Amino acid sequence: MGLFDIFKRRSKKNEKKQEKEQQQETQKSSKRSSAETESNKTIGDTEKVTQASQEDTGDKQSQTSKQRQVEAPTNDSQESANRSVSQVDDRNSSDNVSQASSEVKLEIGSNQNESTKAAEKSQPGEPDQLVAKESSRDHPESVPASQDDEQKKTDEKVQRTLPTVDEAASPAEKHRLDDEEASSETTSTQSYERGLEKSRSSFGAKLNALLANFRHVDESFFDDLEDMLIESDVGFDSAIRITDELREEVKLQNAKKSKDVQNVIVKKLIDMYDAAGNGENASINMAKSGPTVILMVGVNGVGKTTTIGKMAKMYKDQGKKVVLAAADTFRAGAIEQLNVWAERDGVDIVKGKPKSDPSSVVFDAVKKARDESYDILMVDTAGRLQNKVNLMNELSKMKKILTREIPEAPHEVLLVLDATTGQNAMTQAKMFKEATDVTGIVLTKLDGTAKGGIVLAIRSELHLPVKYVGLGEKVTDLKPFDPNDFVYGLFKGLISE
Ligand SMILES: Nc1nc2c(ncn2[C@@H]2O[C@H](COP(=O)(O)OP(=O)(O)OP(=O)(O)O)[C@@H](O)[C@H]2O)c(=O)[nH]1
Repeated sequence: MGLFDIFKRRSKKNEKKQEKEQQQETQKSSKRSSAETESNKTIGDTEKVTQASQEDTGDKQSQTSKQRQVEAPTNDSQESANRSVSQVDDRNSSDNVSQASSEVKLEIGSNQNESTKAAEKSQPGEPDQLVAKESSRDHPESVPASQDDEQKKTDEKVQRTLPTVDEAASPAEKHRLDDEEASSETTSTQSYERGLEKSRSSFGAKLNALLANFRHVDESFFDDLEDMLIESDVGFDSAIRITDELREEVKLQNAKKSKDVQNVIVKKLIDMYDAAGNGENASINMAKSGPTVILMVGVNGVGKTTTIGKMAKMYKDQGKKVVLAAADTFRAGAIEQLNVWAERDGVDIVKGKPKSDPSSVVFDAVKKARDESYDILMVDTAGRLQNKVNLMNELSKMKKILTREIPEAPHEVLLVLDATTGQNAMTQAKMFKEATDVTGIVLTKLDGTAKGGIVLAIRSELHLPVKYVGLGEKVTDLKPFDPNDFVYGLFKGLISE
């Protein structure tokens, strides 16, 4: 049986397993919820976002979106315009840690063009999306003169994909969206295939070009292969390791023909993806009893809020009782955005006033989750923290509050990374890992990059499990990470049938 058949079989098996698990979950939850008489209702700040403010936001967004198109530089000039984003000095802090950490840099820009394109691409299944821009959110180069200035700046430039509140709140519209989503639903394997199309065709084209040019498998062949792997974002260390191992393998198998060499390369990469995940727990750590608390962290714009919306829908569909905490109080738009997702998903939300202490929102939310027997609490946090010390303080304050109310909480701290930012995502991951106990990664926008190799870099260099991947903007495009489907999606055309 060829590699292709093995993959097909394994993918089918996985799908059946997932379906079965989902059915069991749904049965469990529906039994429990029928015993509960309490109905889900939205608490906290119940005031609705007004039509006027929406129009205002919409106008601003479409204006800035248009502006972006006019301003959009060419790839080259954009690349040169891409800047490393420095986290600025925490001038108020006098201790050494603070000084050292003030040098921490978050580089988000280098592949910004890919990211921007992916986010701007309007999805046919989501007609209710407004797209605008937020160029500054990934470039917090200086401490804002005041929070108001920063608020204004980011809100004006926000690049957001929002279903509008009214649309999401209207039952008819909600059903229409649901139908659209359901009808566009695909199997996990298909989603991976579709979501990894860019990576696959780019990697395949590069490999084909490399193989077409080679006469002998010599040192220069392996040098070119190493460069190709680095370009695909598998990480520098991984690229060297893979090339070293391939050298041995090609020799061992006495591969001389181009097809044989290709098979050895693909097989080796598949083995490495498998090995990188050994002992990895890719599933969500669910509470044995009481609410499971999931803290979402990550810099702004990576897709935290969207991921929460998608995950909440998934849990809701499993029959779980879900509440969201809008603890990104820094930007008013973030609260609205999460509120829209809550309404659209039909789950509850706890929110505070803009600029209020995020920890107080966390406190209200965890208390509610515990007292009212919720299954899942998902906490959205701000990504706009100036340096590692601030980040550490903010996150540890939230965690302390959570733990006081629910000793095992948070059950997961999921770091959301934008795959289109390539190696800068690795830099962010390292910083967050130092700032808090990250338990897993959600890798978003894989559909928007040709550099799907980042998954290998994360797994083999950071030793963090990738738990979910974002393969598109639709609510059903967030999938539990499946190494098998991933590798299949990445190498499909290269696996001999
Ligand atoms: N193509 C694609 N776009 C995505 C994916 N996940 C998120 N996005 C888009 O990325 C953009 C930013 O997502 P947000 O959820 O607002 O990001 P955030 O991290 O919450 O940002 P802040 O609220 O500023 O901290 C939106 O336009 C999303 O639709 C994905 O998997 N694929």
